[in-house]
Amino acid sequence: MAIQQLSLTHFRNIKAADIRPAGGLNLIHGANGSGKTSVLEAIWFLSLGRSFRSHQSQRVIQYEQEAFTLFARMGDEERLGFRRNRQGEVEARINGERPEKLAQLAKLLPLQLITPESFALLLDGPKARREYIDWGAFHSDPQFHLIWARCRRLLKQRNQLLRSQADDRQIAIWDKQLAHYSNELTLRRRAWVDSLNGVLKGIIGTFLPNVPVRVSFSQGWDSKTPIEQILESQLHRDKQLGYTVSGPHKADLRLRVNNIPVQDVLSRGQLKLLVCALKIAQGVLLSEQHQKQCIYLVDDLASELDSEKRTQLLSQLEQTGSQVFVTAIDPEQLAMMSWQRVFHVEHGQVTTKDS
Ligand SMILES: Nc1ncnc2c1ncn2[C@@H]1O[C@H](COP(=O)(O)OP(=O)(O)OP(=O)(O)O)[C@@H](O)[C@H]1O
Repeated sequence: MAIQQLSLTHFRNIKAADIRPAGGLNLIHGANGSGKTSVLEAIWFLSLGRSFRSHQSQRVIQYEQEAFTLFARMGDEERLGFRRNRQGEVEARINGERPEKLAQLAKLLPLQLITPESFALLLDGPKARREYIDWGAFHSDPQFHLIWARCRRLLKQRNQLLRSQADDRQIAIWDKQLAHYSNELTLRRRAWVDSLNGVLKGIIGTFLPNVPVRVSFSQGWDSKTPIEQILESQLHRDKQLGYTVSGPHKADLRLRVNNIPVQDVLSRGQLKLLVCALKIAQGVLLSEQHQKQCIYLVDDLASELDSEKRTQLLSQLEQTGSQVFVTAIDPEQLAMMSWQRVFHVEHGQVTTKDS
């Protein structure tokens, strides 16, 4: 579902803005510090109740103001509202009603975010890639969250027992359950990565032709050995360390070219395209499996990419049929696309331009 109206009040340097985005490609341009990213950040806030730039949510409230307010109208009927004040009090609304959980906002407004920092998905440790897999599996499998949460709790309990040097027999009782949920979780993660690979291959082929990127799932322990055996054989070492070394909490998505990790061989531009391919594939899979469209937020699309690659990326985004918000300093760099709607931001003032 697309955002048809978006209002921001006292959000970063935007005192008040009310925009009507198009259902397809939207361009937001303006000088450095004008407030372009803040518009994307506001959409992110409305879905997830937090920023993608700062852990301190009060930082987004406009200086000298008490609170910020966001509102979005989606499709014909859904209305989402979000307000947060300096004391951290949050008010969320879905069609005028308080949602039971903030996660309901995220379900209505699934987003894919691509920023210059998204490289972290490939450059940092496995945590971000594990979260990437889990986001996909969570949206595609109704059982996933429950199994994921059980596994997490059991691991936490095991680690506590390890630290307190509990009796081996007591730990073995927990290990039985942990092994069961680890296998269930792994099965689901693997199934999701398998479906992802089908979609991803085509997109990578367009963005990076002749670069043989191989994407594989690593479950977090030696795949030839049952997890029960791993937990048992590593118990002594785990006790010494005070935590569980191997298990589903170490799962990863491995991306390699000629068996070398992508971060060691690809250029910055190629890495950016690979991150974009991963995000787009996740969105495409969601719409194929659940007829749910993600909204794509792309901050500073032009950076690191040459003109041909910019065109390819925008065409691929357009082909998803989803709503897309792209920010750019210089709209000329993206003039090859026919934008459905163009917004100009200057000192926090957002105006709609004729496209
Ligand atoms: N809490 C706040 N209150 C008022 N202004 C703020 C607040 N936090 C940040 N700002 C200002 O708001 C602006 C936010 O800009 P934003 O990051 O959205 O710009 P941008 O157009 O994306 O810039 P760039 O092209 O450099 O990335 C900056 O000028 C920043 O100094």
